[in-house]
Amino acid sequence: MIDALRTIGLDIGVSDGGQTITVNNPATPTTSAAQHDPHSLFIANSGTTIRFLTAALSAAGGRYKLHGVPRMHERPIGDLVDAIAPIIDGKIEAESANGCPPVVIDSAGWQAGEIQVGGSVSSQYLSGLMMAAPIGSAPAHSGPAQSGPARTTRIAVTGELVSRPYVDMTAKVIESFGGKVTTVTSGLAADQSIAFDIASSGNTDGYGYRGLDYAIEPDASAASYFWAAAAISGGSVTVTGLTHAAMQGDVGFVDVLKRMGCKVDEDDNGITVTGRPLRGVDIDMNAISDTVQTLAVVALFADGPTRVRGVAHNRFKETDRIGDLACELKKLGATVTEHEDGLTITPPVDGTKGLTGAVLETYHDHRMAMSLSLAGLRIAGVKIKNPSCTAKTYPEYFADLEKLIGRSHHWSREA
Ligand SMILES: O=C(O)C1=C[C@@H](OP(=O)(O)O)[C@@H](O)[C@H](O)C1
Ligand SMILES: C=C(OP(=O)(O)O)C(=O)O
Repeated sequence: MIDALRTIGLDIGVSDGGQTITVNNPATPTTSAAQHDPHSLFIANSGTTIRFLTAALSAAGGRYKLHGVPRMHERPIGDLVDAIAPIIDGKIEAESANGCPPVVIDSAGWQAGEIQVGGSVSSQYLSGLMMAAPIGSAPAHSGPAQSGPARTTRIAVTGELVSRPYVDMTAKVIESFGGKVTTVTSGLAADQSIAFDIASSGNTDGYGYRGLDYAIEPDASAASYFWAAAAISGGSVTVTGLTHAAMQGDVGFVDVLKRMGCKVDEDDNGITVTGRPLRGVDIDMNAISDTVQTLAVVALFADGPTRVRGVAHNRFKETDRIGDLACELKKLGATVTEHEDGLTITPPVDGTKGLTGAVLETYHDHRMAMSLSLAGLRIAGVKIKNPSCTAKTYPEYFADLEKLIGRSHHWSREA
């Protein structure tokens, strides 16, 4: 994301060892519909980046080609492109089969009008459009520091909306930066499940938002691995800085661990999970789908099967997080049944004794590496291939895990 934004001319400072990011709004527009060659933006395999930028850049105007690694070109973005096409002043296209990136944009901004977007594949399409709306509807969307009334943009979701907590988080962040979000649940067309009216406050520094100092919450999806470590090992782990008051839905992972038998204690500083004998659960994880892999590994150590539902969209992530996950869990000795919307993990009849070490593939997926490594807390001989793929969200993951188990950090070259 940072590289892409720098490519289009934004001044971005990174300090405090990556903990502070400063974004300076350019004094003059860096892009325009008149520019000759499109900006070529390499997005690797970050769905969040390509989806948020597709929306924002089409709203800001200019010419762009957003592309990535081969897997990125298999991750659907057609619902987002179809949502933008009717309102773009210009052209937007997804170039790969089945509406996948590269995405080519030639835009002079958005025209007024209601936007309709499908919500069943990813919430990132809706979040991207919501964040882009104040840009697309700013009095002069191609230039900063304009004043005057901004229009309100309605974005309606057709069909199911997955990963809902991320959308609520998007709405809160937009409001923090000066936008206004109104949730609409009545008076919608029959095929619409929800809508959001988005306006900029009018009192902004440019592009529909105002700048401010903003503290980002600790990463609840990353915290899930350490709470799971407690569940698997029978130990006790406190993650500080996260409570149920956080915006992130993934804090709800501790509630799943509680249902499985863990003790969960919360105070103002954080949440402590203490492992106890675990029982399998039947659980809908639509709202917290990034923690499915974590839960699947915990499920190996439970008494009875665990059925995960509501996450058909996990097949479109960094890798197929249902099929590829099932494949790796089977190598450890579990019986795994794939369903269209999730999976059932049945541990061996003789429990942990029936589990076995294995060399596990990670499919360039940080969450596959982080979650599968937890199996090694109870099973000897678990090896994780390409562990450095955790760099996507958590470069120090293995060092922190080793700190937790009291072992000094080293990379093994054998796997
Ligand atoms: O808005 C976001 O930052 C995200 C939304 C979710 O994606 P989906 O809506 O595609 O499930 C989540 O899984 C992803 O890791 C991050
Ligand atoms: C945000 C994630 O991935 P992506 O942006 O590629 O969907 C993730 O897995 O946490």
